[in-house]
Amino acid sequence: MKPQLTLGVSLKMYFGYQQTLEWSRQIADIVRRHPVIREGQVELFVFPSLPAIAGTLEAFRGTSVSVGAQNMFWEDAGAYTGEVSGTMLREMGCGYVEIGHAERRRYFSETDKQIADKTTAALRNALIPVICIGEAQRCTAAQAIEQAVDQAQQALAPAEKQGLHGDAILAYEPQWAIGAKEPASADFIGEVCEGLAARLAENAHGARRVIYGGSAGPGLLTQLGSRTGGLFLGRFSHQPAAYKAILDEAFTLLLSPANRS
Ligand SMILES: O=C(CO)COP(=O)(O)O
Repeated sequence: MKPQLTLGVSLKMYFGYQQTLEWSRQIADIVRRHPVIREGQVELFVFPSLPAIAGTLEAFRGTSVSVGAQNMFWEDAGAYTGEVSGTMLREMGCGYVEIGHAERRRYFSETDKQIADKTTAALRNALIPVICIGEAQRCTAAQAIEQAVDQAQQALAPAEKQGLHGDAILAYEPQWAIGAKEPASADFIGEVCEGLAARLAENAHGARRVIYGGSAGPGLLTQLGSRTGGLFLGRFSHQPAAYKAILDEAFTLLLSPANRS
């Protein structure tokens, strides 16, 4: 059965090496015991800093948590000092890779073209790209949908032209809600995620899951119900207890009659 809820975490550059491994072991423990896993309808992934990927893969071995990178390069090999290929990530056992986060656009001037090339490289290497999209300034839900559809299509079009039709996750992250005190309102998130999912389903070959990120934490999933495909978590997943609380909410949501019919 296809997952009905996706819960991803990016640790960004917050944790040290040992801290990442310790957090991963604690989360692995929580996941192993959690009843939501038996439902088999949650998709879980974690993006640590690059040097911690091997240890994080080890920590999550035997669990349903996939590990991936926060970024990758668009070529598979060559003279590209400091970069990391999708080929190596795949070889190591990664299943996912984050592409085009707003912080990479802001601090590293990543362009739409580079994001599209990275998306293509991810799909070429059988990695599920988690493509970050979302408006820079507050706007209406209708405007946010238009911008997000445009960004998603730009990222995916070259891959689709090459016949690379693998699954992709669209992480809708309004840039003004990243690193904020609280997320966007549940009404706004629900409207944009639903609108976006409907528009992306129109021409897609592969599955296109839409999840929300931007100061997401415990409580949000319950407010959103099935209006989002899941959450992309940042700071508010740092406490293992908060992560467990979100898994509890996912469990309740998946058992609700609306999801059972
Ligand atoms: O950018 C995010 C996830 O990649 C969200 O981060 P915060 O939840 O810390 O705002």
